[in-house]
Amino acid sequence: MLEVSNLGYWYDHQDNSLFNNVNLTFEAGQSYAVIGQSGSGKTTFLSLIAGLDVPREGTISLDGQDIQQIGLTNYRKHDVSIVFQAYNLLTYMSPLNNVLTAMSITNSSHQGDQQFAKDLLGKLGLTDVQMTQMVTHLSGGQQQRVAIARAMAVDAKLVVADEPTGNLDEANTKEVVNLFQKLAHEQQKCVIIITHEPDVAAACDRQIKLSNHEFVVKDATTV
Ligand SMILES: Nc1ncnc2c1ncn2[C@@H]1O[C@H](COP(=O)(O)OP(=O)(O)OP(=O)(O)O)[C@@H](O)[C@H]1O
Repeated sequence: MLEVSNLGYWYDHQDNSLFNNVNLTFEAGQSYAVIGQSGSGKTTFLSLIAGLDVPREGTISLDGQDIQQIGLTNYRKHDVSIVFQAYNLLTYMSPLNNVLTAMSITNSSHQGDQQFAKDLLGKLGLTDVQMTQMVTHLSGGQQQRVAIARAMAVDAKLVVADEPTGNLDEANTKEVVNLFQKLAHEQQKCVIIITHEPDVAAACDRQIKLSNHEFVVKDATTV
């Protein structure tokens, strides 16, 4: 589904590439953990596959089409959903309106369907009262569930997450990881998670380690 070919990237001030000649394939219905030391380039890699930055070398293709040809704005709007460590919810809105807004902005096939959004948030453990309060009244774990609900409510087939459990305790981490697994296995999305946490990485279907400027795939059956 997502094909990374001969990818290379460096920042202007850097003498060496963060990585180059990277070739990876990511499939729908699978979850991937990207691990590696701090500063190795994980977030940079995520920003490239999320269409937030452009490669110095190589291409990133979705279903055979270069994402630059799709247009990065289009790609970000329709094809990729991003979950951040800091949730990045619209804090002046309720969880329900966060989900409805995401559906509206992306022209989701469920656009305007309040009941669909409510059912989704309910399934993720939010009560009717919590759904309509300001998101800032929720705990970190609950806010991250709202961020995941947004990813579930839109049609984007690719979900990328940067340290999504970084602010969560053990119980919420487990719950959130389960939700990402459901996104991959039940909704057939391609889920790519950057994480420092070994338990989170181990729970994903595949692990990809960025080390010494190279991506090494564990269990390399499909990537
Ligand atoms: N916008 C930027 N401009 C210049 N250099 C950057 C920028 N963003 C990151 N870097 C540098 O690129 C390298 C890789 O950073 P990146 O954030 O991708 O690593 P990371 O593996 O995600 O790190 P961490 O695990 O600590 O979040 C680091 O040396 C960092 O200082």
